[in-house]
Amino acid sequence: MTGKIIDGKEFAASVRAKVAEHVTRLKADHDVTPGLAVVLVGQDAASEVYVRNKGKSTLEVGMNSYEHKLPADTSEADLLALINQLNEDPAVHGILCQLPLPDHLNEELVINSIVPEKDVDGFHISNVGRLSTGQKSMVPCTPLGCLMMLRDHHGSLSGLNAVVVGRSNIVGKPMANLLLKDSCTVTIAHSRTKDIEALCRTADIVVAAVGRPEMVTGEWIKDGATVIDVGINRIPHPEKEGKTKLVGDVDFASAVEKAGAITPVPGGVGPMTIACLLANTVTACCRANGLDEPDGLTA
Ligand SMILES: Nc1nc2c(c(=O)[nH]1)N[C@@H](CN(C=O)c1ccc(C(=O)N[C@@H](CCC(=O)O)C(=O)O)cc1)CN2
Repeated sequence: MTGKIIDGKEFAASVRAKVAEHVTRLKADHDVTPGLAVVLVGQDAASEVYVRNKGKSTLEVGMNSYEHKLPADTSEADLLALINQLNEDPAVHGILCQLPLPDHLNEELVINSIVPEKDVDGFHISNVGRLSTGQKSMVPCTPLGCLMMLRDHHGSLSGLNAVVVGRSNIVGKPMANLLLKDSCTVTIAHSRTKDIEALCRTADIVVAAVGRPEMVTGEWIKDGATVIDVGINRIPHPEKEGKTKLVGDVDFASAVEKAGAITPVPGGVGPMTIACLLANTVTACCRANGLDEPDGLTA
C-alpha cells in the first residue's frame, strides 16, 4: 500500500481562507477587526522568519498585526511590562511570544503573564488545565492543526487507537488531550516506553513529535494507519556535501509504503501552525466580543 499524502500547504490555505471569510464578516457586521501581537526577543534566524511569516499571514487575512521586536538583552521586567500593555489593549485579541526566548528570561513566567483569553498559543497554564479537563480553552496551534487534518481524513476519530510519540508540553500532551476529547483510545509513548515499535503497530493513528530525525520507520506502522509527522529536523544532506535537508521524526520513504495517509516534512504539519494561529486569533476576538465562533476553526 502507498499512503495518501496529506498536503499541509493546501489544507493551511483552506483554513486561512475560512479565517479571512470570518474576518470580513466581523468587520462588516460588527465593526470589529481581530488583532494579533507577536513579540520577538533577540535575533534567532529561524524565529525571525516565523515572526515575519506570522505578520504577513495576519495582514493577508485582513487582521491587524502588531509586531514587537526587542533586543536580546531585554530585561524580564521590560518584557512583562510590554505584555501587560498588550493585555490591556482592546485592539489586541491575541498575544504570543516567539519561542525559544533567550536563556535569561523565564519562559513559564512570561507565558503565564499573558491573559489566558489572549493566549493564542494555548500555552498558559490555565489553558493547559482547561484543555486537559475538557473545558473551552485556547488550543496550541500545532496540535490543533494535526487534529484538523485527522478529522478531515477520518471524519469521526471515535474509538480509534492513537499513539502519540513524544510527551512535550507544546505538542505531545495537548495532542493526546485533543485525541482523547474526540474519543480516541490514547497512549503517549516516550524514551522509556517498552517495545515502542510494537505499541505503534497497534495504532490507527501515529503522531510523531519526539524531535528525533526519522525515528519512526515503516516497520512501526500498521497497514493503513494514519501517520502525522510533527518533527522538523535539519540534518546533513545524504547526497550533497555541505548541504542540509529537512526531515521529520518519521522515515517517510518506508512509512508511506505502509500508511493509509501520511503528512510529509516539509509541507505537512508545519504550515498548519501559522494557519491555526490565525484561527485562534479570530476565536479569541469572537469570545472577547461575545460573538459566535467560526465553525471548524477550533477543537
Ligand atoms: N510562540 C511559539 N513559538 C514557537 C512555535 C509556536 O507555535 N509558538 N512553533 C515553532 C515555530 N513555528 C512557529 O512559530 C513554526 C515552525 C515551522 C513552521 C513551518 O511551516 N515549517 C515548514 C518548514 C520550514 C522550513 O523550511 O524551515 C514545514 O514544516 O513545512 C511554521 C511555524 C517554535 N516556536
